[in-house]
Amino acid sequence: MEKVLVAGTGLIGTSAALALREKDVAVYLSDIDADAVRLARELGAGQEWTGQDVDLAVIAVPPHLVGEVLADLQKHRAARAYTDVASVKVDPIADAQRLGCDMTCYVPGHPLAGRERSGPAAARADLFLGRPWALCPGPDTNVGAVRLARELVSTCGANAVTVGAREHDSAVALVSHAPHVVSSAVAASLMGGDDVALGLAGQGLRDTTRIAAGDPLLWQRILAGNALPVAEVLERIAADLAASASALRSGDLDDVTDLLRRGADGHDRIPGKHGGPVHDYGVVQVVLQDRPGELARLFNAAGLANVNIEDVRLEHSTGLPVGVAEMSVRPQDTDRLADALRFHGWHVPPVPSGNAVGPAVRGRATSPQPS
Ligand SMILES: NC(=O)C1=CN([C@@H]2O[C@H](COP(=O)(O)OP(=O)(O)OC[C@H]3O[C@@H](n4cnc5c(N)ncnc54)[C@H](O)[C@@H]3O)[C@@H](O)[C@H]2O)C=CC1
Ligand SMILES: O=C(O)C(=O)Cc1ccc(O)cc1
Repeated sequence: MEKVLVAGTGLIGTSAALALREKDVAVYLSDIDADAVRLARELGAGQEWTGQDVDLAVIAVPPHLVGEVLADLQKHRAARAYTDVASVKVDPIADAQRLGCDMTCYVPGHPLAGRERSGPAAARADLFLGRPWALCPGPDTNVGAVRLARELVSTCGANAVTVGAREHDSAVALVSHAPHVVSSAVAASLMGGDDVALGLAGQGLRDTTRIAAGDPLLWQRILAGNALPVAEVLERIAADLAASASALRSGDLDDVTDLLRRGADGHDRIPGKHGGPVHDYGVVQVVLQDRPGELARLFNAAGLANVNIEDVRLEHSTGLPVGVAEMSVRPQDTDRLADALRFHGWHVPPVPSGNAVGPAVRGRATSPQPS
């Protein structure tokens, strides 16, 4: 794969282009918005496409436009193979078929990585590192096209997952699209909160609502393209919420307790760092002063103690001069790390023995999210 065209130089297209440029692939850029191409070019994502032939064209436009962009590029015989990155797959494939596209050289795709910001300015070359990237070749797709799509995925540092289009859409309804709506519902409820309430917001609220900041128009297109699978998941979640509200009103908390238990179990099923299985790490908590260099000192102290930090999470309340860093480490390293940090003067709450499974400190390593 020597030459790639990225059609649609927004967040995802420009991120892919930057990753390809890092590996010295020649990248050409096009977008209906000339400013988006200019900015992507200035970021080093490639040069403007003026009709050059390429090996692979990556279509990175909103889902409802994939079919027409594919048809247009194929009309100009722009590439040997084509892929897209849209968050839904069944509808764009149907659009492409309806528009008479050549399906043999089209490999529908979807990187499971993104951000809550749009446009080339938000792009990052490392956006896809270690993330799954779904590929949905059909029965007629030729092997050369699949090989090029897989090369794109690996060059971006992601892991290709081959899956049928319908199965993909049901899966992402569960793990991405319904969660987005739920996040939006929680965030929307904050519109009724006063400044006192919002001033008490903690990290949990930020975690729960981060994705709600995504572009509403793009998400409307994504949800419209996966309406029934998303509706099914939302109905199940709504039933759980309704049962919890009734239980709270009646004072019989069994249903709430059941939901909380199932929630903890469901959370445990989310794969951990690098997409691998969830590990039970020990967690060491440290109270940190909010001042420059504090995290660097902390990591340095862990390094001197020869402890590898598998994951780190910062809890910080608005306006407070201190925060808490939670470091996930191998269970056998927790005591050594805690002792070393205390030696260097940090306040480290006691780490209960066997903390890899203790409820208060049980650690689950999750991939750090792009911020
Ligand atoms: N935002 C996210 O986190 C993720 C988005 N995706 C998918 O990636 C695709 C792109 O999304 P983003 O990069 O976030 O959106 P974006 O809004 O940042 O970029 C989309 C770009 O497509 C351009 N565009 C629109 N119509 C076009 C056309 N006819 N020809 C050429 N360019 C055109 C727009 O001008 C814009 O620059 C969508 O299909 C989305 O479902 C996939 C994974 C994550
Ligand atoms: O921001 C995140 O954590 C995401 O999960 C973003 C995301 C948004 C849309 C997709 O189709 C895939 C990934």
